[in-house]
Amino acid sequence: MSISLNTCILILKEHHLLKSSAVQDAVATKMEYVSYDSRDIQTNTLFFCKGAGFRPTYLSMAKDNGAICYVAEQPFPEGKGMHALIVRDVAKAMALLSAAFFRFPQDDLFVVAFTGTKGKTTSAYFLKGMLDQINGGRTALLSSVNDIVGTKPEDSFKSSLTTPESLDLFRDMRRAVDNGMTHLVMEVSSQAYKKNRVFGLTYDLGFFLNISPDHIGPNEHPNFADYLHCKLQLLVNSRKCIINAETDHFDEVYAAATTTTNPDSIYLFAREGFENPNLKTSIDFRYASRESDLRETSFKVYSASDKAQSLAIGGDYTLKMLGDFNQTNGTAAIIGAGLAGEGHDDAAKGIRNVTIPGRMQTEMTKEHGMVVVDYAHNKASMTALMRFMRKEFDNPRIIVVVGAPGDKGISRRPGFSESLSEYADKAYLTTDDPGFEDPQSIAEEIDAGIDHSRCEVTIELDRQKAIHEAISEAGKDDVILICGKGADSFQKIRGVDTPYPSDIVVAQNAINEIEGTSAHFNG
Ligand SMILES: CC(=O)N[C@H]1[C@@H](OP(=O)(O)OP(=O)(O)OC[C@H]2O[C@@H](n3ccc(=O)[nH]c3=O)[C@H](O)[C@@H]2O)O[C@H](CO)[C@@H](O)[C@@H]1O[C@H](C)C(=O)N[C@@H](C)C(=O)N[C@H](CCC(=O)O)C(=O)O
Ligand SMILES: Nc1ncnc2c1ncn2[C@@H]1O[C@H](COP(=O)(O)OP(=O)(O)OP(=O)(O)O)[C@@H](O)[C@H]1O
Repeated sequence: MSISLNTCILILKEHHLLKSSAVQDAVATKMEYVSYDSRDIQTNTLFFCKGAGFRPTYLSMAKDNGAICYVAEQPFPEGKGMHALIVRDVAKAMALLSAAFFRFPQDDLFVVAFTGTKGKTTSAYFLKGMLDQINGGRTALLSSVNDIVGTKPEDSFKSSLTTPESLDLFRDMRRAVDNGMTHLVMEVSSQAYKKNRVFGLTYDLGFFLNISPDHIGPNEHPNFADYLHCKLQLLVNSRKCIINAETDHFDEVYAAATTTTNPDSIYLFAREGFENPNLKTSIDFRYASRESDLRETSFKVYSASDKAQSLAIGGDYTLKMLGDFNQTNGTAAIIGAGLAGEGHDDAAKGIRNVTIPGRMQTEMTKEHGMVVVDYAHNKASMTALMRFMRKEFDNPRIIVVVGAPGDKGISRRPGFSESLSEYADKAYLTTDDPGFEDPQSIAEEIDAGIDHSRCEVTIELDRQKAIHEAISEAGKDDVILICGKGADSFQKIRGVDTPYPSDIVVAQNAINEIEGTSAHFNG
C-alpha cells in the first residue's frame, strides 16, 4: 500500500486543511507506511505528529528510523530534511489520509455503527451474531471487548479503545476486507468524535440507543452538552438512522438525524405501550416481553408503520441474556439485521446463542441464590440492572459487590450511592481499578452518599473476599450482583495492570467452595 505526496496534498486541500507544505519538487514521492508512533516506523513512512503527549523528539526518532514526511499543526526544526504538510487539524488530516492510504476499505463493507451511553457492546455482538448467519461468519467487529477482523483466531484481539484511533481503524477495516469480511459492526464512542477518529466516515446504518450523563470530566467531555453533541454526530454521518424513541433528548436526537437523512430512512423503535404525545412521526417497530425464565429472555418484535412492513423481521426472539434492557438492545440489532436484508428466522437463530464476556453472566446456586456478573458501572446501568431484578424476581433481597475506579469517572460516584440506596439491600464496597487513588477513600466516598436505613454497607477492599462473603451470606432467594469489572482480568493499580482472576473465576471458585458444586456461568 502507498500514497503519494501529491495525493495527500490534494486531499488536504479539498478539505481545506492544508496550511502550508514544504515538499520541494518531490510531489510524486510515495509513502509506503503510515504511523503516529515513533516506535513503529518503516522505510518511507508518513508520520503524524499528534496528541497532547506528543514531543518533538518523537519526530527526530521517526526521521532516524525512516519517516520521510510528517503531518503536523506546526513546523518542527526536528523535521528538517523531511517533507512537511502543515495542517489546521492533524486528527482530521490523519483520518482522511489513513482512509486513502488503506484504499477506502469502508466502500467494500456494509458498515453499521452503534452509539449510546449503554448497550453499544451488547447490541453490536447481537447484530454480529445475526449477520454471521447470512454471510457465513464474515462480520467484522470493533467493540470495547474484542476486535475481530477475520475468521481465523489470529484475527481476533482484545481492543484497547472502544473506537480505535483513525489510522488503526482504517488499517483494521482493510485487514477485514482482505480477509473476505463483508460487514462491519462497530461501537462509536463520543470520544471518537471528540478526537476525530471517525472523521469522514459514513455508516450504512447508524444507531442511537440512549443517553444519560457520563464521561464528563478531565480528558473526556467538559459538560453534558458536549457529550451529547459528539454522540449526535453519528446520526449526521449515517445513510439510515435507527433511534430508540424512548431516549432522553429525543427531539435533539431526531433533529440531528434529519440534518442529513430523509425521514423515510429514519426508523424509530420503542417498547409496546410507550407513547410520546409530542412525537411528530410514527414509531416503526415495537417490542414486548414474553415469558422469560432464569436464564433466557423472550420477546416479540413487530412492525408498527407502513415503512416497517418491508422488513421481514416480525416475530418471537429469545436471548441467552437476562435483562429487559437487553430486549431494547436486541430490538435495535434486529432492525439492523432487517435493514441488512435478513429475515426473522435467520435473525432469531443468530441472536439466540449470543453471549458477551462479562455482560449478564449468571449462575443459579443451590442454597445461595442467583449470582450475576455484569459490567454495570454507572448510575444508568446499575439502576437498569437492579430495577430489572426487583421486577423480574418478585422483589428479592439484592446484594451488590461494587467499587468505583480511581482517577476517572469521579462524577459517577454519587450515582453509585443513589442507585444502591434506592434498589440494593446490602452493598459490599470494594476495589475496582483504583489507579493512583486510595481504594479505601473511594469506598468511603460512595458510602457517605448511601442511605444506611435502606442499604446496609460493608467495606471490603479485597475484591475476592468481598465476592466470597456476599455469596456466602446470601439466602436461597437472594440475588447477588457483582458489578463493574465484567470479564476484566486485571486491576489497574498505580499505573500497572495487576493480574486478577476475573469476577467470573472468583465467583465460580467461591460457589464451588461454599456449596461443593461445580459452578458454571452461562456465556
Ligand atoms: C484523551 C485521549 O483521547 N487520548 C487518546 C489519544 O491520545 P493522544 O492523541 O493525546 O496521544 P498521547 O497518548 O498523548 O501520545 C502522543 C503521541 O505521541 C506518540 N508517541 C509516544 C511515545 C513515543 O515514544 N513516541 C511517540 O511517537 C503517540 O503514539 C501519540 O501519537 O490517542 C491515543 C491513541 O493514539 C489513545 O490511546 C488515547 O486514549 C486514552 C488512552 C484513553 O483512555 N481515552 C479514553 C478517554 C477513550 O477514548 N475512551 C473511549 C470510550 C469512552 C466513551 O465511551 O466515550 C474509547 O473510544 O475508547
Ligand atoms: N440499553 C441499556 N440501558 C441501560 N443499561 C444497559 C443497557 N444495555 C446494557 N446495559 C448495562 O450496561 C452494561 C454495559 O453494557 P454494554 O457493554 O453493552 O454497554 P456499552 O455502551 O458498550 O458500555 P461502555 O461504554 O461502558 O463500554 C451492561 O452490563 C448492563 O448492565
